[in-house]
Amino acid sequence: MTLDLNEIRQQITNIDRSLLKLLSERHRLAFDVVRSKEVTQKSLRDLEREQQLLKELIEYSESQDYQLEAQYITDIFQKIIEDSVVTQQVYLQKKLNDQKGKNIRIAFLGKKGSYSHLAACNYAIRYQKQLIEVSCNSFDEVFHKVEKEEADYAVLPLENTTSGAINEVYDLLQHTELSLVGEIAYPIKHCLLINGESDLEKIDSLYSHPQVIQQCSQFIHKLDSVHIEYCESSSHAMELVANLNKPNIAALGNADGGRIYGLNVLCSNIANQLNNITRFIVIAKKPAIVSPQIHTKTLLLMSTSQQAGALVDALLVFKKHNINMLKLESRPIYGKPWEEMFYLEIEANIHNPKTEIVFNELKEYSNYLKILGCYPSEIIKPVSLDS
Ligand SMILES: O=C(O)C(=O)C[C@]1(C(=O)O)C=C[C@@H](O)C=C1
Repeated sequence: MTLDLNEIRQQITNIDRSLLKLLSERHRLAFDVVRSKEVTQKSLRDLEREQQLLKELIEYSESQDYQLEAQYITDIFQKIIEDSVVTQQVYLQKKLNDQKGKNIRIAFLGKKGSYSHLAACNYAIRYQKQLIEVSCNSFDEVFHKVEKEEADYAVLPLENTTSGAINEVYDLLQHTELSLVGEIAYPIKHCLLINGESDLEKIDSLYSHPQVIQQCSQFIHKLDSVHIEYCESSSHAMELVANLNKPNIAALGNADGGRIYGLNVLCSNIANQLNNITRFIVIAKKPAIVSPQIHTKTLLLMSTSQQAGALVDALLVFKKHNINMLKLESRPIYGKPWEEMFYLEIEANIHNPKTEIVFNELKEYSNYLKILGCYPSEIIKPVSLDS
């Protein structure tokens, strides 16, 4: 006898609601955990506990014959643990830094629906704030809004897993007095968006931001000779396409943004890489204080002398002090042909006295050294079960 699909779906809905209730209870426990850790000053992350928890859950599931794959259990609980860690981090950071009240003004590139806008919304939600949107036409303007105190924060893309570094933002960081205070990893899901009905064969013009065009290059190559129209942002592109209202013109952007402009999705997941993620940075006028209990990153700006091995000597300071370097980028220095400015992202908290010793040593090997900011790592790396 086959069961009625509607009845099965009702059972699924009921189970999903019970799961949600349990997830909410677990989420609330994160606040108890962090309050207890405030007293003991323990690190928020305890990798041994996470490993033990995952191993025990897999063993328990096997002993009960639940028929759930170990990888499935691991994936789900890593996501749950990530929520717990982020909840605890936000709790501590709000206590240390929050002076801005319920509303925060965030400057970002583009209009409503741009990826920067979506990342800004994400940041505001994470910190339980009401977002006041400060929409800008260029990265330069985004920086200026915070410098002129017309915005409390700016959210800017720094790198993407497909197209790499956003050089313009790196260059602007060279000349700013603002500080990096946070980061957000936002999944970028590009779609081909059209007005009303159309099909792919009819599309001969694509509108979007150069970064988006680059990230979808393989999809675009497969189309027959399309004209590319570069726009200030993907949201400008979506708005233009909505106003032009022609069956041969499409925008590349995200589905949520498209909805704002009344556009329909013709093709989804069109980025060269399925795992297309942009790391956004959050900048503010005042540096952030980061709790020593949080996994922290620091971004440094450094130039070295033009002598052989100068950069290697500087980097050896990190090795000597067992500081992990996460990223090394270089950009030209304006007015000094062939000289490079280095951007170093390290796992360190500038409020730790040990870090000060490291920076003092680093100064011996550099011509110029500046701290661009110290911020909680909001990219929570899942614990490995193999170690
Ligand atoms: O048990 C803790 O110390 C927690 O913070 C909770 C929890 C979890 O969600 O299970 C989260 C982070 C830690 O790395 C370990 C476990």
